[in-house]
Amino acid sequence: MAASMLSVDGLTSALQADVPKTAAAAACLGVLFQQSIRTIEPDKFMYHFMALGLIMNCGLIYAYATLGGFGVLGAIGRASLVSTSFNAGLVVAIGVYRLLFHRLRRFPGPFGAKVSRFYAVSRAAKNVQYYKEIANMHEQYGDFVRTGPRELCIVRKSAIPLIYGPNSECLKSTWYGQVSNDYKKCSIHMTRNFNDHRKRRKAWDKGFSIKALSTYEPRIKSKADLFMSQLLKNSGKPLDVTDWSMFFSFDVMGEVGFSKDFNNLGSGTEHPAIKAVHEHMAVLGVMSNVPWMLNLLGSLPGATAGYSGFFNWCGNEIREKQKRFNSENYPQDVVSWLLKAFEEKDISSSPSEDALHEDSRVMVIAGSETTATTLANTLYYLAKCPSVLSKLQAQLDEAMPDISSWSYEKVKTVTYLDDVINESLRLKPALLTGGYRVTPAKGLQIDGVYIPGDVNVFVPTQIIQTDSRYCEKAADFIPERFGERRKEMGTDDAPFVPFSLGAYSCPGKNLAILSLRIVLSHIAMLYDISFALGEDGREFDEGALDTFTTTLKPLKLVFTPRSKD
Ligand code: HEM
Repeated sequence: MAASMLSVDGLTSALQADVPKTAAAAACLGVLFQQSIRTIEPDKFMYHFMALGLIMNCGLIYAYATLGGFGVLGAIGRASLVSTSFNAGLVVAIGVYRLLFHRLRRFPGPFGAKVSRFYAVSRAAKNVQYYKEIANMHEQYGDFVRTGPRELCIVRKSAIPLIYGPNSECLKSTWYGQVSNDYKKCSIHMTRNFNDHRKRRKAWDKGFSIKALSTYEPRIKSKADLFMSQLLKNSGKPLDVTDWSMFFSFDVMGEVGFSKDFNNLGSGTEHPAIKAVHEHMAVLGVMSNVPWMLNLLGSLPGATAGYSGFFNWCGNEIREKQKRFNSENYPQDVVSWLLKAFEEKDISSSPSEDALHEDSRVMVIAGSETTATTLANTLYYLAKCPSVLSKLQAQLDEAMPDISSWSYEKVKTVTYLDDVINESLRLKPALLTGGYRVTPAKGLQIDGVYIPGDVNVFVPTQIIQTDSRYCEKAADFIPERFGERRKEMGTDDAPFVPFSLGAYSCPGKNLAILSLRIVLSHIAMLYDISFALGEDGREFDEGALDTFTTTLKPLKLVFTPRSKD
């Protein structure tokens, strides 16, 4: 019987079956297909599925036209019937499986989220404020929310070390597949290959070593000086600190990353290559909820045209550097450290030229967006809380009576500055939602709740850092909680992970802190800060967009030179 089905006669009669039989058989095949791909990670095989679909459709049209005896239009019609029925069977089977049989079926969450990742896209697309959507879901469904068919959002302090800590067995999740599934084409941030990541981190860590940072310090100081001269020129006038924070941190990143000048501060405008990146952040923020789709879109010709200026800029800089590379010289910027590993074929090298270019782009985006956001947020709080600014100014004045006595060594002694930065990072972390991980095959036990293996998990950074169960006066800006009130406010036991933890934590943390200390100490020593006329900071406070890194709304502040008498 089976043999006759596989014979030409069998195939011919199958092709000539009536419409209901054909549709039913195709739908059954869809169900079978769902069963057969159930245990793999389908995100990795989207190209294969699409190619297979195309080949099958062409094959069907050909078979219907030749063996089935249909005309061209009839053959196309029959092939469409088969593929529609197949897809219907597949979709229904996926839905039923995800709702009733999936290993996460017992976890609460919105119906749509259980069935499809596109639910997260639709919620993220509402206002590009997915962090608020997550907060709403957490309020409605509790601490363990099924935010995707295979994803859990967990708002428990004890989940942090298990998911992100140095001993965690969790790896980077499907979220990181949005550029490529081939680690040889990915940046360090997007590689999901544990060993590749571990090796590459060594080259990055050299670029952020204490010795390397000491070579960056005077160059960051000179950017801060340029910033101060612009503040002086514009003193008393409203300035958009969202823009100016970005100008500062992009210039720092050009300098420290490439030894190049973006000249945002000098010109008071955004470098065109960077502007294009910003214009596309919202799309990325929304679509990253379906990483495989971003991956597919990225490979369409023209789809990344908006980024081409930025890609070309980074690519040209790398090629220039490659031409001038001299292994005798001590690398002067982070990309030179990566290039050194690459040229010397070190084990820590980016695994291909593509990956090296991806790394250089990550350097600029990851390094500057985050620092800019933290700078603007801190300035917002200093304008909103004049008593904090006065206290900071008093402590800086005590350490350095005037700006000519400024030194980074002295700034480091003013720990209240760090408390102010930390409190900003607690209330408004630069990555509002944070990174996504996948559980090991054996699963995880969190506060007695078993999380099955191979499940995407995350602890939303802002929500956990402002959770009143763990944090006293959680919504208030109280820098002293990181200083003299640390014990009283239980800070050591409260979650605080703006740079994440463990193997995938931020390698640029010390550079970020260095830049923030330098620029904020200058601003606080030289200026009083207030909201501009008509500005109350509410839109800035409420309107931040979750674009993995944060996209801030404008904030108009006035910087008035201090009179110390
Ligand atoms: C206030 C500033 C910063 C904050 C809050 C911050 C935060 C973070 C966080 C939370 C991650 C983990 C992301 C994930 O799990 O997917 C991360 C990763 C990373 N950050 Fe930062 N970052 C900051 C500044 C910087 C700077 C200045 C650089 C340097 C250029 C940098 C480079 C990177 C890189 C390359 C990664 C990927 C690391 C890896 O996957 O191993 N960051 N950052």
